[in-house]
Amino acid sequence: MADEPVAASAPIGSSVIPIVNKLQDIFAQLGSQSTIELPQVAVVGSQSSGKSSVLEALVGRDFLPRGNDICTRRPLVLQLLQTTKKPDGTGEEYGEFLHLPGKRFYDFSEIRREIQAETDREAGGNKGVSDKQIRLKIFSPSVLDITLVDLPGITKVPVGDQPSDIEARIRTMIMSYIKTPSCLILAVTPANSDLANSDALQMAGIADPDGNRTIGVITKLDIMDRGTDARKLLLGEVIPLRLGYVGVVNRSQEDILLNRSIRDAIEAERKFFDSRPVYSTLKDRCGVPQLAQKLNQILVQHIKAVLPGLKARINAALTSVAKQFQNYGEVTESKAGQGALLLNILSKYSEAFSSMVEGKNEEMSTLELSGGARIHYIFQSIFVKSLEEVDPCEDLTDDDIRTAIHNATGPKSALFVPEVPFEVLIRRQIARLLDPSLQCARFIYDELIKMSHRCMVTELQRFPFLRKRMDEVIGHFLREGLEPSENMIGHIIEMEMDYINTSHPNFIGGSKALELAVQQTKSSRVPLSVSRPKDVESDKGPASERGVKSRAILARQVNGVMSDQSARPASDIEKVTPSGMRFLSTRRHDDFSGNTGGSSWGISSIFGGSDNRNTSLKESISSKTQREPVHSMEQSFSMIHLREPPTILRPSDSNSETEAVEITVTKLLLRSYYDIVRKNVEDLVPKAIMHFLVNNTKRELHNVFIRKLYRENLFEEMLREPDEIAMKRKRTRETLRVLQQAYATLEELPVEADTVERGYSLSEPTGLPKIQGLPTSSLYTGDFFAASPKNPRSRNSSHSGELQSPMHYSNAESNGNGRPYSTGLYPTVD
Ligand SMILES: Nc1nc2c(ncn2[C@@H]2O[C@H](COP(=O)(O)OP(=O)(O)OP(=O)(O)O)[C@@H](O)[C@H]2O)c(=O)[nH]1
Repeated sequence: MADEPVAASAPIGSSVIPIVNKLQDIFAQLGSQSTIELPQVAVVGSQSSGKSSVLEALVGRDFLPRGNDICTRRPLVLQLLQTTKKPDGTGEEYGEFLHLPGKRFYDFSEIRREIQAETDREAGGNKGVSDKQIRLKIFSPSVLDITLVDLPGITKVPVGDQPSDIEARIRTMIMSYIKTPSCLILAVTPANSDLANSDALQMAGIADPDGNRTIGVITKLDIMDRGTDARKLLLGEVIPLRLGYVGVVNRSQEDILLNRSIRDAIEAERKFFDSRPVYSTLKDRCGVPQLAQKLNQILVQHIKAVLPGLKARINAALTSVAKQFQNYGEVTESKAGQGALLLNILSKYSEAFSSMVEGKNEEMSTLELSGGARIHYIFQSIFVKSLEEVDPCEDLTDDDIRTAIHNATGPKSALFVPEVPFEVLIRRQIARLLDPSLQCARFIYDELIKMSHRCMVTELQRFPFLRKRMDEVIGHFLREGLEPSENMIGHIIEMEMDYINTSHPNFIGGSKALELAVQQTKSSRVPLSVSRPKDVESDKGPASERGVKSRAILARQVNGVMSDQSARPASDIEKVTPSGMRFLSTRRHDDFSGNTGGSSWGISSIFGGSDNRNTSLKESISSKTQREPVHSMEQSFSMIHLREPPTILRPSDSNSETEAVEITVTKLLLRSYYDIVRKNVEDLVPKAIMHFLVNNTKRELHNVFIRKLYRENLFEEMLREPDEIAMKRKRTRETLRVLQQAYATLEELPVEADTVERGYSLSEPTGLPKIQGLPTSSLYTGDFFAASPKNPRSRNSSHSGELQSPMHYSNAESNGNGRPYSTGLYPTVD
């Protein structure tokens, strides 16, 4: 590089660089790509007012096309990007254009030539203006990451290829940049022109009416008319400006021609102000270094504004990393330490498991059911609900019941006793409850296994061997717990099947069932009498007779009083159940009936004498056969052949009312009793599962763990960490350390920033003279860009015209006599 180092001049933001660097480090430590977005700085003003010169002086590099006949004709967006220094403290400095990607310009005068050439390429060689940006990046170890924009100057009279509306076009272009609320405006006005006619101030007034982000820059103080000075301008007495003015002396055209360096120019500027007594009391607002300082203060304010958010982010990261680190724990070498650690893990695991089952888990989900709630769901919404939906007669047709009744009576004729078929059928239905009950236990077992996997997932990450062993132990233990639950469920169902308690208070009972059945049968048979008149006719007499008779006997049964004692000894004929329900004996009581074909007592007799009829018929046939012997074969008729009984026999079709009632009674009894059993099962199965499986696990898990795993010879193996965990612990420890460091740095930053604001020390390494005399930080206590006319703090605090907005600086507009100015006011300049 031909030029002197950047640091030798007055690079913008140089004093802020250390703070920003620290912040960038913090961002990097947080693993975040984002950086602090500093406000953009744009220079606006009339043509040849000295904008490029101001920008160059601020950057400390000689690279912009300047001169009376060389104009900025395209916006130049200049991105300063900090590069890392080499170990010797130096670093490459180069420029790169967006339109020439990959081409590095190490010679800054070449950069200037490329800007000119690129301007000509787009805007033509004859004064043409274009709003198409030229984007240039300057990489240097000594710059702040900030974007500066050099804008074309405002012109009034079109020249060369400029269109007639050139002024309007340029104004629109400028406005598009400076209206952005985060853009700092350097409103450049030459001292040798009338400030009231300043295009820069007029446009800035429109873009920033509150004056929170506009700094007035008065150039060319060296070429003012003899006898005049810029005191009043700088003091804001001509046009007040909230952030005030800075007067500068840039290189003249002659200096440019003589290739005067920026360092020399800064020195010359200092001498200029030193030699002018009129500016001796205004040192804080004279010179490029003061302008840089003013900008630094604004940047510091911006940085201060982002600090709380950054702190909060670091804090959050710290908390989570600290927790992570805690989970990795410390490495324990001693047996005693390992024992204590293992014991602690086993106890915590057992507690966590219990908490999960009981629903006391801290990390309880609000999105789905978990832990014990899932167990409850399985019991109530799956198991109980499924049982409730089962109809015990669902897969039992009337034929099935009739067959069962026939089978129950054996070779004898069917007496009406639905008790036996009822018992057979109800047992069948009860047996059906076994499978869902066992399935329910399985489901709960699966749930417990799932819960065990979810316990202490993060804590046990570092001990995969222990985790595996624990999973094995709990898996085995749960399987062991499943067995007694399943046995118990088996017993519950067996108990229910073994003893059909017809005395259960909730059981409908035979008499009630019979009564209901008769009613139902009667009402359902009415249409049949129309459709099957023949059947009805054949059954008519006995059926109605039976009906009456059955009702009569039923009434007698219900009342428990026998109206026909003489015909039927109560003790033998009736079996009185403990519930008071009477069932009629299925046995014939020949002793009392007097003869086998006569009156046979039993429920069948209630329903009429078909059996009796059949019996007497059969008997009369047989007696007749005995009384009348066969005289000869000739006399006999040809032999009557019986048809072969088919392999599968079904009860012959019958539509007798007896059977209909029998079937209905059976169904009623089935439903009623099934309900009782179902309720028992719904109640007892979950109890069995909870007792043998769930609660037993809660109670015993810890003991089982200790028994199986707490063995000194196993400590080493179980607490062995995979290498990966050791590495992660190391990394987490490092991250934690870095974050703690970052947090501490952040704590100190505001103090450091205050130092920068006061203009002390940090500018020293740049080789610039110490900037003294700026008031203290008490003036910069608000939020960045927060000042507005609505902000009482910014309005009311007007000591010496200096406002307490962060963008209101010590040398903000004041009349020098402590007289406050009205704030943010711009004259309307036509
Ligand atoms: N004597 C003196 N000359 C200056 C000062 N500032 C700028 N100049 C000269 O004024 C001329 C214009 O300066 P530039 O920096 O190109 O002005 P500009 O506003 O960027 O011009 P445009 O881009 O054309 O609008 C140059 O010849 C500078 O040397 C100053 O403070 N004192």
